[in-house]
Amino acid sequence: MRIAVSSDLDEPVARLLVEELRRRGHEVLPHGALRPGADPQWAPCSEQAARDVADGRADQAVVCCWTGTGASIAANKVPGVRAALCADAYTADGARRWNDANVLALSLRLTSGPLLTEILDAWFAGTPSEDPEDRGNVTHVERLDRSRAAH
Ligand SMILES: O=C(CO)[C@H](O)[C@H](O)COP(=O)(O)O
Repeated sequence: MRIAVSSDLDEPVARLLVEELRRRGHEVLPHGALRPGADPQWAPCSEQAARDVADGRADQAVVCCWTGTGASIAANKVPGVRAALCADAYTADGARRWNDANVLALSLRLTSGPLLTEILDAWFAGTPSEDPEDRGNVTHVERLDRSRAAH
């Protein structure tokens, strides 16, 4: 898959994330501190990674900042993006399964190397639920996107 990755900080775990995604065979589109010369602020670099997904340049994105909160907030402002801040594998699995999340947000502070591997394993193994209630919730979120765009 093509995965957009952003981080405002050049932290070891952000570099490990890029390495790990490439090791798994993904093409990485880097943003922020991961791309020399790019804007490293958390709001613009998270937006750029999210727009890669919304505009079809990437299949999914992983957005990172120290807490993960700013990155997830900025990414979720891009219509079509469902970003989920995940601190463990269970949450990552649920985000794919129940939320059909297409952007994974990570805290650079909380995510150790082993935890990163567990979260990525769960994220990439997870598939969106076909249960009508779950689909209904995702459809509702998509409607929220459209109503926001109309105002
Ligand atoms: O977590 C974050 C935003 O949600 C940022 O990574 C954090 O604000 C960066 O701070 P600084 O530039 O002072 O290191």
